[in-house]
Amino acid sequence: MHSYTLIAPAKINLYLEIIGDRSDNYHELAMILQSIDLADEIELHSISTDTIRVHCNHPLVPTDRSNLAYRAAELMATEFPNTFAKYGGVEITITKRIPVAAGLAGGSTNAAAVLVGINLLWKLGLTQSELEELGATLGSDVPFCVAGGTAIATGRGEQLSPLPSLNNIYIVLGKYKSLEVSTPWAYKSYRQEYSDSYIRDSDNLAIRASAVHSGEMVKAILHQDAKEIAQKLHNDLEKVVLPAYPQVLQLRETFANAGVLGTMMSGSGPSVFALCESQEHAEEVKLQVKTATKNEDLELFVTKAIAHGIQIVS
Ligand SMILES: C[C@](O)(CO)[C@H](O)COP(=O)(O)OP(=O)(O)OC[C@H]1O[C@@H](n2ccc(N)nc2=O)[C@H](O)[C@@H]1O
Ligand SMILES: Nc1ncnc2c1ncn2[C@@H]1O[C@H](COP(=O)(O)OP(=O)(O)OP(=O)(O)O)[C@@H](O)[C@H]1O
Repeated sequence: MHSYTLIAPAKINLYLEIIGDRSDNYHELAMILQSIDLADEIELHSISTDTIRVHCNHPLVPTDRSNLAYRAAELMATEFPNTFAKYGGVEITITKRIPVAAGLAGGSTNAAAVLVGINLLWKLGLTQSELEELGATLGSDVPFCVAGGTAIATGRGEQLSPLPSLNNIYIVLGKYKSLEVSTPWAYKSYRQEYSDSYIRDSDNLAIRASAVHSGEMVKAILHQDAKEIAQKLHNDLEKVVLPAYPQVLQLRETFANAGVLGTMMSGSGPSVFALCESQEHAEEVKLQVKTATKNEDLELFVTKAIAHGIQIVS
């Protein structure tokens, strides 16, 4: 095959706890990540010139080297120079449906799709864990985007332990189109304000402390209980993003007033998601929030938890 089409799902953070500082300037995290059925489509074509080309239908997404999908292809070309020379270049076409700079891992899932797709295109035969390892060099969320489903993520977010898949969890997601939050800014602000609470004694202590809290979310997931999951939602980055972005706080309150099971910002924001009892309930909440906010800038999606990461369509 000289071309592949892949589906690249977004993620939400059901749980995000910042445990402490790391010597590499990242933060030590305890997270629970969940793939959702809001997804981009990625087409990969082999081309005869030894170049990487990116096209995207979204005006805010760069098509040069700063695109994470471009960097994923470049990484494969550098890691496997002989194969790159044999197969020629690659053309990547991204159809964006995931809101950009939203805390939904849009760029990361595109990069993950390119790794999975090039592995097939160039018949490299890499395993999922080898692809995850390559992905970690591109960004902390990329390994999870390769694996997908429901998982605990520790370290800087790249160390994954799969959890049982969540079924029938319906979600409404809201994002103001004109609002973007920078992930480095969010972590830097957190460090400035909260580094006193960082656990520095030892890795063991850090892991034990986080296990207590994230463990309650793991239990809720094992029970497949949407209400219990909703009660255990947690995101430390809300502490810095909500005060700086009052619109995000307001959206969270609008969801809460619409009678959802629970609501939380995803990742570094500004997306806010809400867990609902059923698809019908999620549709009702979407309509209620749309009516209450009357804001054309607000995009609302009804989505659901899914059990997979990158999928090959053809
Ligand atoms: C907010 C989340 O999306 C939650 O899943 C992730 O933690 C961020 O994942 P990502 O966008 O893939 O992040 P990266 O590209 O690896 O890092 C972007 C920046 O975020 C900060 N960062 C990220 C991950 C981490 N564990 N600690 C950090 O401090 C660093 O300043 C880094 O320079
Ligand atoms: N393939 C891509 N898709 C979207 N944005 C990209 C891509 N490549 C690079 N970018 C740039 O990365 C920035 C962050 O976009 P992205 O949608 O990945 O954020 P995010 O969902 O907040 O990521 P994360 O949740 O992993 O922190 C954007 O401002 C955009 O310019």
